[in-house]
Amino acid sequence: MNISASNAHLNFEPNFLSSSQARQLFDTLQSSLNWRQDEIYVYGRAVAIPRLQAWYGDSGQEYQYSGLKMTAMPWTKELVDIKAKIEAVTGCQFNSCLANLYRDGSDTVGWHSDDEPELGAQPVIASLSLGETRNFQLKHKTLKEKLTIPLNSGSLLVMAGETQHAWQHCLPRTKRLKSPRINLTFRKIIG
Ligand SMILES: O=C(O)CCC(=O)C(=O)O
Ligand SMILES: [Fe+2]
Repeated sequence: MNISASNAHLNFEPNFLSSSQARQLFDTLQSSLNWRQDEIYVYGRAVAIPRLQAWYGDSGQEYQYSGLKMTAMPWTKELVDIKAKIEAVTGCQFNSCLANLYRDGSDTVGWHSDDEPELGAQPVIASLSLGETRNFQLKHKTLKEKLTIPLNSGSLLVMAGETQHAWQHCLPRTKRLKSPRINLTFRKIIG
């Protein structure tokens, strides 16, 4: 299903995985990925980011994030399998995956665009959600458009075209939620 918005290409498949497939993949990834608590430097002080992360990809892939350099860990079998499935429906090839673990509703990601130069001008980002449903918010950088997409377990959101150029997105804090959510964002690093 396409979601219409100015200067964006958004496609959302709420039932990309069945709920039992999604639950099984959640359990496997939660226990098997190499989750780490990263820190960023804010005014020279180390601050723990409000989620756990793990970075996987083809060998040698490096990724910069708020001054943090991450080297990709080698693909696991589960990640290779789900990547192939996502590549089949999107017709795109991905060489890396940033995994996020939101331990409960207090974990978040703030407003940003995935517009690092190494992703190219019009990156395709495929985002798979597992576990607790969290609201994904998008806001246009210059128009007054806003969108909220509830990302349920097993859903796939693909952002392409101008989306990262024209929009920012975030995952707001929802304190009352006590269950974890895993998000996999498949990306293609160029060059
Ligand atoms: O968890 C999400 O749905 C979004 C994650 C995200 O925006 C990112 O990792 O760049
Ligand atoms: Fe993002």
